[in-house]
Amino acid sequence: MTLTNKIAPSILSADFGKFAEEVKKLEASGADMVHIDVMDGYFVDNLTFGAGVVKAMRPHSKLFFDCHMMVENPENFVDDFAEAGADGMTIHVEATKHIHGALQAIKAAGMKASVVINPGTPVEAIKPVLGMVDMVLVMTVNPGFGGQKFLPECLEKVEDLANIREWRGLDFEIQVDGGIDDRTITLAKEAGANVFVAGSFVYKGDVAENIQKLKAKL
Ligand SMILES: O=C(CO)[C@@H](O)[C@H](O)COP(=O)(O)O
Repeated sequence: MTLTNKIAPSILSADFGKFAEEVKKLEASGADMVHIDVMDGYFVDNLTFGAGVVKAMRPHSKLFFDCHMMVENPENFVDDFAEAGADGMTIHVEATKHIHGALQAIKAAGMKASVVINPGTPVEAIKPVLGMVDMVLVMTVNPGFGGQKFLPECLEKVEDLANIREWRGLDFEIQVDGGIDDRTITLAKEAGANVFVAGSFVYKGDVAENIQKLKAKL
């Protein structure tokens, strides 16, 4: 099985006053998807935006809108995000009592359904749903804020997931998020990840140049 490597810039580090321009710029700069960090101030200690902002960005880009839901009870937002034009929803196993049902609801709404684990959560917590997800996101920082230091200890989970995928003949993608730059991307790739979220590295300086610097490592 060959999975395509993808760079997913996180708009958490973009200018919140110019999202329309920012998503256009990402498309022109060679990004493979837009990573959209949705935070509710409860699941994480930060508050960003909801489906209304996704809807406002939608006409400005054809890129895959990859919504990382850092919210309690993400199942409550499935219809709103589908209607807003989200392409995928990634939900935290730590944020819902009903991970299987919530993933089913995302698929039923026509979106890609993915699951994410925090640095303190073991792979065991998501084993029962690995057969139904499009992607697994392994957080390489604790969620809530951009600009944090990469946690290399999370890479063992990336390796374990890649091995489980092979043994079980599954085809989910493996995404990493947090502290990804032109050095750590290589570590994550070697561990088995193929989708790389990067916020502060992409937005520090020239966006197109920084995306190309990451792509050059893949
Ligand atoms: O989900 C999150 C933070 O919770 C991330 O998507 C960050 O936005 C990534 O930012 P950097 O670590 O690349 O600055």
